[in-house]
Amino acid sequence: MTPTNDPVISIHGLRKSFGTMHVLRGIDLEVNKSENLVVLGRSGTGKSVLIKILVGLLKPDTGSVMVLGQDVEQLRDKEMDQFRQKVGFSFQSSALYDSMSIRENLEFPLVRNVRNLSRGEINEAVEKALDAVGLSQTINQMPSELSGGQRKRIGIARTLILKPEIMLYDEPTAGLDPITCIEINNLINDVRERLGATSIIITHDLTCAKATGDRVAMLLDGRFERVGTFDEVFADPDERVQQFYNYNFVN
Ligand SMILES: Nc1ncnc2c1ncn2[C@@H]1O[C@H](COP(=O)(O)OP(=O)(O)OP(=O)(O)O)[C@@H](O)[C@H]1O
Repeated sequence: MTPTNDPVISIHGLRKSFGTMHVLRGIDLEVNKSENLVVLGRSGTGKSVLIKILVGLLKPDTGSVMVLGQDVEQLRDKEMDQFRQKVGFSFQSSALYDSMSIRENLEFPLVRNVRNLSRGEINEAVEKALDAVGLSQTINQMPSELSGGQRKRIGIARTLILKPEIMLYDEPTAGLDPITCIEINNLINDVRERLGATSIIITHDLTCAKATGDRVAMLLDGRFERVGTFDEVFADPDERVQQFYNYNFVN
């Protein structure tokens, strides 16, 4: 699926400080429908802060953040609940409930967010989401019985089950072996094909960035100073960009 020229996320002049620490210093960014945008940046540059602002967990100091045509800062309780169903957040830790089976983990967001579903509809949604991540056979297992890569995929399935229009991935390949990383990269691309979803992928992993990103945005000194295709961004001779490349990427 090819991204359209139809921005579903528009950020202008976004600034966020904590006391004297100026984390985001004027972010401008548009992400188009069905686009995979990778956000790169060193630790502590504000990638998670940006994602939290996008989903309304943090408020910007100044600037506008429009997501799916809505001003995130203006959303109130009920609107926020509906908004969060359309914007799926896949946490770095997978955030599965250890005391629940895989089936129960996947049912949880459905039962909480979608009213009046029959048992048959719930079962079908769970089976479809598990099939999408290639883990149908784990349905009756507990999270502790799965590998780190499988837990990540279940975490993604749990986000997918609500059929979000936007997927936010926080370091989806962190701590995984290279083969499992490739599987997760393929899954991120597959989610776009299946749902036509727009994705923001936060990562330090340049193999993941190259495999999934239509565009890459690099956070430097609180701004997206470099935005473009992977090759465009890393063709830049800027020392900070090259340093990021050299320490990360073996190709
Ligand atoms: N609620 C908060 N209160 C105070 N400071 C915060 C808060 N949230 C984030 N920060 C600070 O903002 C900066 C950016 O944090 P953030 O978590 O966004 O970094 P990051 O780019 O996601 O890093 P990493 O790659 O290590 O996850 C850090 O210095 C962090 O300590």
